[in-house]
Amino acid sequence: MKVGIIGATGYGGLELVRLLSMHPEISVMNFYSTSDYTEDLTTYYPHLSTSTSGAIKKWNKNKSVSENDILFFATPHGVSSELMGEIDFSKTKLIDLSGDFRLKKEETYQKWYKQSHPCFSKTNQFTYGLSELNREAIKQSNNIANPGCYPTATLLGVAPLLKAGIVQKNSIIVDAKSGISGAGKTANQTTQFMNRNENLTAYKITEHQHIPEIEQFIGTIDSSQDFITFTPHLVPMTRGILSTIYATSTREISNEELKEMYNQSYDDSYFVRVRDGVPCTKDVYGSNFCDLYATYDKRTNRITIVSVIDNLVKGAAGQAIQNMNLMLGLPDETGLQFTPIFP
Ligand SMILES: NC(=O)C1=CN([C@@H]2O[C@H](COP(=O)(O)OP(=O)(O)OC[C@H]3O[C@@H](n4cnc5c(N)ncnc54)[C@H](OP(=O)(O)O)[C@@H]3O)[C@@H](O)[C@H]2O)C=CC1
Ligand SMILES: CC(=O)N[C@@H](CCC(=O)OP(=O)(O)O)C(=O)O
Repeated sequence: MKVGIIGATGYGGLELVRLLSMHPEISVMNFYSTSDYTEDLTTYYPHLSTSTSGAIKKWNKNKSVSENDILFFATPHGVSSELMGEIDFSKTKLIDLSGDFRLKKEETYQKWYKQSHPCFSKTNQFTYGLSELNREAIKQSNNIANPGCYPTATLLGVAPLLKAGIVQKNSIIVDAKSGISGAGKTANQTTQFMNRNENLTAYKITEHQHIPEIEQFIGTIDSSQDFITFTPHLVPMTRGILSTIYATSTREISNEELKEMYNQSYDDSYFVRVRDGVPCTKDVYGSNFCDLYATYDKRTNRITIVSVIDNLVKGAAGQAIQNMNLMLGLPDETGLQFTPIFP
């Protein structure tokens, strides 16, 4: 297969290149940029020099579509939809890492992304690429809206409870922490070393663009749920997301029953590991795993779930490749069987 990566010079794009260079079904990778990169990708990113090579090409819609079997857009929201423009979506396999095609209502997109959308009507051709929870639809789809990193960790964490119908209406609270690579490669005051080192910050409280994305998918499992409370935090580490989720239960439940519920939900899911103890971000660092732990507190009648992923792998490039595998009829784990890096 020949794959094109638009935005190959960014963090998500580079992770796609790293992982795809080890994928057994990929013979050619084409790298595209919208800016002034013209040399071989490895000139700018020598860590890739033994895995791949190839000059960075200017994105050119017709040519770039014709020279690839699949296109990955690792570009910011607003840019993905702009570049896709007039592509014939039904004939082109596309996987978009941005938030442009995840939300089903245009007014919701405009409200949370604070911008208009050049081709919102195309959104209905896209399938939400949460691999474990939307597998059959992804297999049938040509166009995938890859989920955000926080939604991936959060939705995999709460889905078994919602499926079992034991979450009290609107009781979900999500307290999530991310490494700085989640903000992309462009340096700014927020991401600079002095502001991040020895520092922990909550941000976009009540305003984060992943709130409607999480609520939208929760609504497809349990339509009685209208909203969640979600607060993201920046942690001084490079990769990783840890999402701690609280939900009030509709009944008393033992931890054994909870564990069984999670095991059954993810029985066929290679990348979701239901754990006996509390996971940490280094348990999944550099891998496509999502590790989950759930426990019930009789005193408060609440369930606490801890979910960890690597934001650049299961939260972005890894899940995008998992979705490519599903689209191609391959097992989920093809080319993605990495042991996490520890310590
Ligand atoms: N980082 C993460 O953990 C996650 C990221 N995502 C999403 O994946 C996409 C890529 O993110 P990420 O790789 O982190 O971002 P980066 O900022 O690191 O890279 C984005 C790339 O897009 C290209 N680009 C084209 N137009 C623009 C523009 N106007 N402004 C900035 N970059 C532009 C750039 O390449 P060039 O200049 O060569 O064209 C750049 O290298 C985003 O939509 C992001 O929201 C999703 C989940 C997790
Ligand atoms: C740490 C950090 O800044 N993270 C990003 C989310 C990255 C991601 O998943 O992006 P999209 O859903 O926008 O594609 C943020 O909070 O906006």
